[in-house]
Amino acid sequence: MYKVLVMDGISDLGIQLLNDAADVTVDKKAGLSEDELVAIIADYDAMMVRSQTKVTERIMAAAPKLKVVGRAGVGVDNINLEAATQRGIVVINAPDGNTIATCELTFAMMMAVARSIPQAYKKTVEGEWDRKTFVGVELRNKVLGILGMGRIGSEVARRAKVFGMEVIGYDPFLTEERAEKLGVKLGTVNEIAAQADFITVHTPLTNETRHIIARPQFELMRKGVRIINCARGGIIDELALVEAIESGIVAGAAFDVYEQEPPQANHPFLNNPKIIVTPHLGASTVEAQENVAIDVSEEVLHILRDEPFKNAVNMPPVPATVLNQLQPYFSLGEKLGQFIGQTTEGAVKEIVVSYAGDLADVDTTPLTRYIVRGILSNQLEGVNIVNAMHLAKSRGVNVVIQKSAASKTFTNLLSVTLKTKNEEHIVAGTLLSGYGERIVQIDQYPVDIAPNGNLLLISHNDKPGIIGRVGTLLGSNDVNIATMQVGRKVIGGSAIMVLTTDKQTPKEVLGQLVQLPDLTHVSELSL
Ligand SMILES: NC(=O)C1=CN([C@@H]2O[C@H](COP(=O)(O)OP(=O)(O)OC[C@H]3O[C@@H](n4cnc5c(N)ncnc54)[C@H](O)[C@@H]3O)[C@@H](O)[C@H]2O)C=CC1
Ligand SMILES: O=C(O)CCC(=O)C(=O)O
Repeated sequence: MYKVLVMDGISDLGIQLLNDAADVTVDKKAGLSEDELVAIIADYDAMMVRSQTKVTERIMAAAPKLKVVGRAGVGVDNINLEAATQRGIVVINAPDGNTIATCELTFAMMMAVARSIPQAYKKTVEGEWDRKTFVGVELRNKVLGILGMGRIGSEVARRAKVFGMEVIGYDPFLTEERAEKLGVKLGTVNEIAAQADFITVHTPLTNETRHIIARPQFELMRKGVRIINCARGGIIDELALVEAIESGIVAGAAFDVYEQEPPQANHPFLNNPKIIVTPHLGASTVEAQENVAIDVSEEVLHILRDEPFKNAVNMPPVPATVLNQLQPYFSLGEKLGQFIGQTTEGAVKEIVVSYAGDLADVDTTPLTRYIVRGILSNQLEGVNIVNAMHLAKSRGVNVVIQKSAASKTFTNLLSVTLKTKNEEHIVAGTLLSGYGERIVQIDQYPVDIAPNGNLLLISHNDKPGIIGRVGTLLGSNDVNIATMQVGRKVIGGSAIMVLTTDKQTPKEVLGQLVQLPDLTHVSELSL
């Protein structure tokens, strides 16, 4: 008999399937602390949660029987995926069931902030008949900027078009074809900041999206802009938003999610009359809760019964024979993917992976998954080696594998080429006996870099004095350079400089670097 622990008020209708299963018993609990969970979890084979319960490493360490953690929702940021993977616990989510609920909350928030509905309600029930204060704005003919055009962002765009809004979308995976189908204009974050009357975010919270809307973007905005966040706290810089409201740039904001949940009693949003707040209710509809609970219950049953399942968001075990041959390359492959993913801009159309030397005769399919995961993980939440290829395919990204028996210089060589509509970049790496992982080529430039930590990739014209200027600027901002590599093809032509630094370079300093004479491009990477 399998024991399933159901937390966080997951819908009864949704878990009917589990209740009806002859080989399962279900315990429903809510509001347990980590200590309380640690005390009881050893009995359970499966656990189902929403966003409230944090499934920590400590809980998993106390759960020798636990085979699966089911997240009745999209975001898995409350589950320690690394710990689950290490223990062979499958983590599954329900990515589709709450799309409409969250999209509709976003729209409700947009209309509420356009017409100050909560503020007007409050005054009216307090006995005031105030028809002057609450003059709102219409959505029709306004520009809506959407950051993150996945499931929810696309549904918001569809509805906005019906309301007569002009929509500008930003998403690294939004191709021109798909944007055209949705009737959405493509724009950068800063273009959206400068042009939109309403801005809504629908990305996961990643290193890329944390504070993607912050002070520099608020400074670009039109006076009277309204901001909505029904995705994840931290995508919009909360303090910068409050400042932008105080300075009169932002006319109003509506938030469902916060950098810390629940927000502290003295959180600046809670007593700001221009900010509407809800307690993470995006997925809280009867329909969504039923959908996600049914999806997760089905998957939990499949996993408990050793049947095929979909929607796993962490890594399954790789067969031992394959593992022995490929394991040394997994980390290098993923880092090459992350490198090229972080340095290439625009919607990816094709990934070409070339294996040469020792790798040519091996079944490299699992390794390709690590590379693709590295590329996609910069933009998508929950990418793992199970779903990386599927996600690439579903986003229209073609993955091409090439093999050649010999590598001119190295006994093994992995090359990854990323093609977008306008750009094509290549990075190649090898495992050097005694030296470990090295990046040996970036575009046309031969290099020799250990792919670890914080990297700055700088394209520049090959002229005297540039290295000094870069070093001085970083040094004067307390960014210590650990290693430096320069690469060029011809004297005086275009060149690259790759620096590893002891800490991340602050965004302002990156801005100053780009302004230095003869620097053509600067990217910061974290590997
Ligand atoms: N408030 C709530 O209760 C709920 C919140 N959510 C959150 O909403 C967010 C979106 O959910 P879905 O649309 O289902 O996910 P999705 O995975 O379908 O879409 C996310 C999109 O963000 C894009 N993206 C990633 N990095 C980006 C970047 N740097 N700039 C611009 N776009 C970027 C991805 O390419 C992807 O298309 C997730 O964070 C999810 O956890 C989802 C459901 C309920
Ligand atoms: O389960 C919930 O209510 C939160 C939903 C959510 O944030 C998600 O699905 O990412």
